[in-house]
Amino acid sequence: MIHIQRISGGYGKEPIVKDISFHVNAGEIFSIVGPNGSGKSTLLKFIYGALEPMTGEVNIDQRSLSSYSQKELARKIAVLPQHTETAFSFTVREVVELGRYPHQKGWFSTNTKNDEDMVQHAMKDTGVEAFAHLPMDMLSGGEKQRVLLARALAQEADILLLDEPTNHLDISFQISLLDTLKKWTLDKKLTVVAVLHDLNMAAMYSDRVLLLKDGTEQAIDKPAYVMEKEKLEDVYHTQLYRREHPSVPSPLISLVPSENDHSFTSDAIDQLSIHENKDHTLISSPDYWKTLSSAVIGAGFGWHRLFINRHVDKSYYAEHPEEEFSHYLQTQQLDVADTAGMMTAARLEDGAAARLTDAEGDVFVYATAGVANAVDASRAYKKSSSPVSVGTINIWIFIHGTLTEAAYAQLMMTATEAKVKALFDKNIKDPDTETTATGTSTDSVLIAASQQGSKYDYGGTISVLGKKTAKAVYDAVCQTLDNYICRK
Ligand SMILES: Nc1ncnc2c1ncn2[C@@H]1O[C@H](COP(=O)(O)OP(=O)(O)OP(=O)(O)O)[C@@H](O)[C@H]1O
Repeated sequence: MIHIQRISGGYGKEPIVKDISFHVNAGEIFSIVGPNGSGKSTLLKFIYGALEPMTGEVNIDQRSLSSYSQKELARKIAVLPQHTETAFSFTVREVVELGRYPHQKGWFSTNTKNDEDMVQHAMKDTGVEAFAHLPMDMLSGGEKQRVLLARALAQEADILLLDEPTNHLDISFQISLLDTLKKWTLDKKLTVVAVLHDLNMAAMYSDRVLLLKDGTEQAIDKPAYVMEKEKLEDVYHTQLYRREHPSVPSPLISLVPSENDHSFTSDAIDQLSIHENKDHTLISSPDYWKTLSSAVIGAGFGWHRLFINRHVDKSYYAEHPEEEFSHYLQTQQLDVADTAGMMTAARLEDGAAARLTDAEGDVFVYATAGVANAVDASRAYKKSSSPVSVGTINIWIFIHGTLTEAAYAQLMMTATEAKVKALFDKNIKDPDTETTATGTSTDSVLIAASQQGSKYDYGGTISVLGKKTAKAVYDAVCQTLDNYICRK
């Protein structure tokens, strides 16, 4: 266990690292992050004894660092410094074997079977086995970094101190290195302290993170607490965006360019153009909208500038509708990556639009409805799950404004509630249960925001934006239902 108590110090009279305290438990990965020159490497040097602090103390396993002999310390701590001079005439295997010296009795003793095994393991885990026989100067920067890491691993120390270990590594080796470290901390109770520049890697792999600025502690906690947008923006003086990782419980930090070349002005909705033909209605925009949708193409969150409501026959069937739809888009010379696409068997000429605009906001809604397959959600459990044809209510909502993710989620509810009320008022029934329908089983909704202009934190039914959206959805769905009913 590492225990750092009120460490201050640096290279001259002025301390670089100021009054830092923390402990790292066995089996923990502890990361140090912070801007260039914030003192990360300096702090690491105090832990492996390359620098003497002015004040404060470093304890390793309840013993002061200064009480360890050099060889004792080398068996306890392995270090991967930021810049390492290697003897370039050495082969890869020879460099990795150097890691075994702390375990040998004298400089001229030969490697034991255990030494050989550890060297082999370390080379395998870092993927350098294939060039074991090559001299170091024949390797690329990333390959050299992996050899030096293998040397640190071969040292079989309880504590690994790593200064930017993923430097020079391509993404697959970054992941495999950090996966290996994670595994080793769990299996062998290895303690890892790593200086990392990549905040996302630090967030994904660390148990705790220390955030440094000008040698002082800004935060020290679990990544979810340290990686707060405002905190990081203040430390790094740059605009960031934080969201949650899509598949692991970890924050994800994205950079935001300082020059945003979005072309939208207050007339974002006026810039939309609508083209109809017998197969589809296409709403296109010169710029990208941030979307949240249940569309066939572009579901979830995305950025799109082409919005297509495609008419298909009632008997439409495709084993892989997304693939088939993508192919359709290609035949129409539409870029799949730019497109959010829904399908419907409803008649496009029944489609209706509504727009509500004033000083408080600008919302445009377009909807189509076919309700032959209408469903009462409260009774749906009684129905068979056999696939139904694509009679559907599709709702496209465009909002000029900057929405939070919470607002997107709330607007989904608001839009759904408005749709349900339209079905109620138009007396649309579930044909099986003969009770009021709440939708069809294949309805889709898309919310597109320009992410420019006024900021909307909320989208609930009585929020500024929710009121407009609810009314526009209600009006457009009522109108398209009227068109559908009149034609029948
Ligand atoms: N050997 C040295 N002698 C004098 N000053 C030094 C020395 N090494 C580093 N410094 C200074 O100490 C400060 C902190 O450096 P350190 O290397 O600890 O920062 P860091 O956070 O690791 O930065 P980076 O992200 O750029 O690697 C810097 O201002 C640097 O110029």
